[in-house]
Amino acid sequence: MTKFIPHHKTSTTSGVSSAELPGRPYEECGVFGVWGAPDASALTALGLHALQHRGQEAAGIVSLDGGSFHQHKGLGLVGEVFGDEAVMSTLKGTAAIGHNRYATTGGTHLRNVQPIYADYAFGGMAVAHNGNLTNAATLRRQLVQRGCIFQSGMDTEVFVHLIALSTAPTITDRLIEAARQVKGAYSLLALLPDGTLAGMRDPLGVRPLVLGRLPDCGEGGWVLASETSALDIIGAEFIRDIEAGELVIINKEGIKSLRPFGAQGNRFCVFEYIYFARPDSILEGHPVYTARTRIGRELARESGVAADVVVPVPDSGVPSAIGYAAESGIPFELGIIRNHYIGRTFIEPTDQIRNLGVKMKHSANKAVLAGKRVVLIDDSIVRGTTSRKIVDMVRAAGAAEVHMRIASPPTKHPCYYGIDTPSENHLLAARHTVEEMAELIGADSLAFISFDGLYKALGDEDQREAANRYCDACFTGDYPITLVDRDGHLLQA
Ligand SMILES: O=P(O)(O)OC[C@H]1O[C@H](OP(=O)(O)OP(=O)(O)O)[C@H](O)[C@@H]1O
Ligand SMILES: NC(=O)CC[C@H](N)C(=O)O
Ligand code: SF4
Ligand SMILES: [Mg+2]
Repeated sequence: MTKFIPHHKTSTTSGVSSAELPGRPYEECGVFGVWGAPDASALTALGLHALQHRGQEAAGIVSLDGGSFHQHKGLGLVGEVFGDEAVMSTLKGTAAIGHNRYATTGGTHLRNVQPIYADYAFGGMAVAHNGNLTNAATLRRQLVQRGCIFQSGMDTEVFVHLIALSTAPTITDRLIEAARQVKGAYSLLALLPDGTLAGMRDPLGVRPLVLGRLPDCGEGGWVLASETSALDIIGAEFIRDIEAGELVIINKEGIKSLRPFGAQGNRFCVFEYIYFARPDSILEGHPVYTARTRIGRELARESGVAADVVVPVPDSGVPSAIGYAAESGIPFELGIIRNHYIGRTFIEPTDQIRNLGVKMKHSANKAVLAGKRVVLIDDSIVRGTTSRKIVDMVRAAGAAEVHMRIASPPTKHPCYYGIDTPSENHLLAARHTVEEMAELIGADSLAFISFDGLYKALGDEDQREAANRYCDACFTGDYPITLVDRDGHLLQA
């Protein structure tokens, strides 16, 4: 029987969770796992640090040392939760999984920090999930009726109960049985009592998951991570992407790949390329940086404007601004300076703090902007908070004209697959035309990349074919996975 040794951080939050507020923020989660390496939990903390951009609310690690699981989780950044050597020394073992959380289902409380650890018939088990299940509420109601007692508000916990209730003979079969019942997006890691590290991607591969290997670890050294940037930080070699619908099982017998769902196509999240992923990551064969600079080039070809300087809105507008400047021949300048001691704007839960956040984060570089015709490049407009403030700031710094160019199509629909975008009535593009948006943000002109331009930049000449290979529902409203909880009443009608 496995043992469980918790090392809980005692901090908790009171107050409302960001996920429970009306205009919710816009982030996701990172997962990292390592098998067969000394200092597995230290490697995991480093991997989570490289994935910090994917979620900044909470972090957790569960390690496995022979038959004992060890756990430490807390609210806050990786450095805050795992900065203490005494804590790290408790996380013993040669296998570990970790998670950076930005809530999509279940608020920001200590009880909602991942990985989730639970005991079931075969022993202990830990699960870490990036994504969001679209039938979690429906399944949860059924499970509660069957007597399940939920410990958290997270969709992810449904997985744990489905595994525990399964009567399948092996843990692998139980995982598959659970996966067949859930709908939605998941890149999931599980640490199992027989010493197995499992990694699974949903049948359409909406969220990323990559496989890597550390040198000098004999038969071990296997790494699973949301992005390749987490392999780079620990010196692991990138082996390949885990495929859509693939389940990998890593244990003493080596690595085994299963495809329990058959081939169902691939609908990778196109927003990973536009905004979420780190620019130094390579996902699904495309370097994120190259994708972004190419989008910038397409944007310049599609909606060029006479101007003196191209200015990125830091951080994620930078690579597309480099592409725009190169294609248009207009000089690239850092007209907005980013303060490095503040995180992503959306992390703050109230509109008031969000507004303050943008001011704290960006300031205008007058020397570059005064008297100039400026093209501002950002990756996306969600609520419009950032663009409104930035346009104002650039004008106040003396710019003669301010033109805004956006490296994504207008964001008109919420995401239900693991990105915490606001509901439609908070999305600027859902309620206004491009002309109205230009007026609202105070720009002289505003243009977004077209779908053709976006997919051309990703290497696909045929837009319709490309649209079948990516999820782009937040731009098109074409949701590739059924929204059971949202549309349940319609299905029953
Ligand atoms: O229209 P809004 O509601 O303001 O949201 C859009 C902005 O939010 C994101 O930036 P963020 O500051 O979160 O992170 P970044 O530093 O990675 O660009 C995105 O890059 C846009 O700049
Ligand atoms: N953003 C995510 O991937 C979140 C994972 C999971 N749905 C949670 O709420 O914790
Ligand atoms: S809806 Fe948008 S953010 Fe969500 S998975 Fe699809 S493309 Fe990505
Ligand atoms: Mg930004």
